[in-house]
Amino acid sequence: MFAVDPVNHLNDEQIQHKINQKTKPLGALGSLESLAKQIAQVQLTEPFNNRQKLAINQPAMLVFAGDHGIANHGVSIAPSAVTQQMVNNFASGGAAINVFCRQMGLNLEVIDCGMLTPSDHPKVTDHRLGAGTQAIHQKQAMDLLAVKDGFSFANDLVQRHFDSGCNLIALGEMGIGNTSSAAAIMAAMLKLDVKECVGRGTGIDDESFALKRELLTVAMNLHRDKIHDPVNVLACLGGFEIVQMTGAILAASEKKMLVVIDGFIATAAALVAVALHPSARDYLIFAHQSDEQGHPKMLQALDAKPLLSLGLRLGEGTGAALSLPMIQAAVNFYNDMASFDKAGVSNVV
Ligand SMILES: Cc1cc2ncn([C@H]3O[C@H](COP(=O)(O)O)[C@@H](O)[C@H]3O)c2cc1C
Ligand SMILES: O=C(O)c1cccnc1
Repeated sequence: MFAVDPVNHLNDEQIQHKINQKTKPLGALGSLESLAKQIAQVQLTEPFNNRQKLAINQPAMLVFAGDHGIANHGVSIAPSAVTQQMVNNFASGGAAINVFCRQMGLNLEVIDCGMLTPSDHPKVTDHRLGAGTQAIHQKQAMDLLAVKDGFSFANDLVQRHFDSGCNLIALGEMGIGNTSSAAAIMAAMLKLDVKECVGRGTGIDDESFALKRELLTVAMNLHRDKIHDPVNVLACLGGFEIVQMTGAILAASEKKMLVVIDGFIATAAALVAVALHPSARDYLIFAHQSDEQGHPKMLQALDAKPLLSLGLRLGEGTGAALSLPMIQAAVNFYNDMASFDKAGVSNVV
């Protein structure tokens, strides 16, 4: 359903040259240099023009919410009701993600992808695929039609932001139990033992952690014969919010928008999206390394070096929001920093 083209590499040499000619020792802006190069590859679609500026326009934080059947079985510190309660908190502006979005100038949209009880808040977008998924250690989370519908919802959402001039989306999520789903997706996509993928999520104790490992082992065995392609991985193990995050990544990549990936759950969606369309990787910016146990391995599999490492383990898109000033800094130094030539500084390159 998506047609994702890789970025154009025709300008690579000129982009690198422009970065190298800035008044600094070669490579001295570290990860910001590779980020600027990536953004230039995405945005400079015409033959190279030294005066063409990079830009972040109308950046949007899309927070996808959904409930998980497995959350009823003792794998989180919180009950599923907290998903909707937090969504109401997002809608009235009181959560961490609201605070950071206000600070960073990000437009926040919250999407109900299928909470147990629908959000009745007028500000929440209704993209419901059901009333929570089935518990993945007992049944398939959803049918294949739900995955298809989820991709289509995500496509409409991204199209709307694109049409209003947005060229960067950041992905966040809310869904009690979704670190279980994300760990199972990671295990299926990377063909790892799920025990290497599972972490403590919201901060469960040893007993709940042992149970989480056990239930996820049951889930992997239950779906073993079906989870050989990314769409079936989503249907068997996914959450409704993870499906729509995957769709949003693909829809945005198709439109050559940048996509900022938050923590463990958003990265699980990225694993699936990149498996479906490898070129989508070109558009992804990995915001931070989460404290969730499996995250470094997931990032490694995507050859991703996250911008920040703050020990966050919250989700909601908080890490992605916090990375926005770094992304803007990469754009600004590319656009505005003087070259050796222009500044009259002896070229050290
Ligand atoms: C009050 C509260 C606010 C949150 N905001 C994000 N999450 C995070 O925790 C959940 C995943 O962890 P687990 O799999 O352990 O349930 C997701 O909803 C995630 O976004 C929260 C969790 C809680 C309790
Ligand atoms: O890394 C994340 O996104 C994360 C970790 C723990 C709980 N919720 C989200």
